[in-house]
Amino acid sequence: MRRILVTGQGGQLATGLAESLPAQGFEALLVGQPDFEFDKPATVITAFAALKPEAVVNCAAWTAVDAAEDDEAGAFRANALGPALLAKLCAEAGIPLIQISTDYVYDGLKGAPYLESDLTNPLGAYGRTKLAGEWAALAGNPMTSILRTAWVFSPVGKNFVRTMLAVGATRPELRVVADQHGHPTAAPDLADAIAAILARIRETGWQPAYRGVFHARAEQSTHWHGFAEAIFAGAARFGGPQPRVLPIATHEYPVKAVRPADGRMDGTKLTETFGVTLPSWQAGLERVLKALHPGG
Ligand SMILES: NC(=O)C1=CN([C@@H]2O[C@H](COP(=O)(O)OP(=O)(O)OC[C@H]3O[C@@H](n4cnc5c(N)ncnc54)[C@H](OP(=O)(O)O)[C@@H]3O)[C@@H](O)[C@H]2O)C=CC1
Ligand SMILES: Cc1cn([C@H]2C[C@H](O)[C@@H](COP(=O)(O)OP(=O)(O)O[C@H]3O[C@@H](C)C(=O)[C@@H](O)[C@H]3O)O2)c(=O)[nH]c1=O
Repeated sequence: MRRILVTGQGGQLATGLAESLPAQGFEALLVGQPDFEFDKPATVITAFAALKPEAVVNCAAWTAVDAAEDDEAGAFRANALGPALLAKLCAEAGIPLIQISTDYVYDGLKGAPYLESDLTNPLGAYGRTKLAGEWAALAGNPMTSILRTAWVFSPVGKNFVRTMLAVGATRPELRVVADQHGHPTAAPDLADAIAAILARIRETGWQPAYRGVFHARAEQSTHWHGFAEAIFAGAARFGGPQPRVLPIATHEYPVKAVRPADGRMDGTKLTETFGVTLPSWQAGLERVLKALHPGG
């Protein structure tokens, strides 16, 4: 197993995999829009046939959480019908599919870290369509691993770290919700973990235990306000902006989609099955801030 198809080229996670996969001896075959577009299934079928992958990591997704509320059909095409087609192609080729999913499949009401066996109950269109994508990927291909991750940030793309640094540079004071808990996960760390999972599959061959849902998120958790404070504390060393960050309640920051209040996820199953544990979110933040300030 050498040739890994990575969808969502240019996105946060695919960009990480472009570095992490070669480090484990894999060839990363990156595909992105418009050559590879879930809304145009023929492009997916053509790319798959041309590249002849030996495993697939599906990083392509509709990730605009609020916009999904206005176009759930569009989000469903990307987040559910896309994985369904990929799973069918993988099953026909007899190869593994790693489908990336989200903490937003949970309602956040458990009050303790979720286990993979806990019930899902998405609160919004994004979470609903991602959950449908999990089911489609599992139903369509016996060799499917679902990796639920959370609060992904990286040196590229749209994410909370880059938003905070940009907004913090223009405003003396920010208001950030302090009652939503989760695991900020650095895309480069998640990419390293996925490459290690694929290396394990290469080493052992596909095992029945690899099929199913796994939590793949950074160690430790925080709330968005805690994350924002850590971002500005870390950025201070690079001469970054230093706004005041006020903690607020969710209702004080009105947005279209409802987010889970507590999306913490237990990571034991991933560690026990694949021997993989992600670093803490604090270590991930350090890594991403350094990448944003090379030589700083
Ligand atoms: N970002 C986050 O905080 C989290 C993400 N996840 C999941 O992790 C995975 C990777 O996310 P991340 O790297 O952050 O995502 P990004 O938003 O950074 O990248 C998504 C990629 O998907 C592509 N894409 C969007 N719609 C389609 C489509 N219809 N057909 C083909 N490609 C499409 C985008 O292309 P283009 O740039 O052209 O639009 C982009 O390349 C996704 O499955 C996401 O749901 C899970 C938890 C948290
Ligand atoms: C920019 C900003 C956001 N917020 C709040 C809004 C929201 O409740 C929370 C997070 O905001 P964002 O919209 O950046 O994050 P959001 O798009 O909800 O992030 C999610 O993306 C999808 C793709 C996932 O899968 C999730 O795991 C999660 O990462 O912070 C503030 O309180 N103050 C601010 O200045």
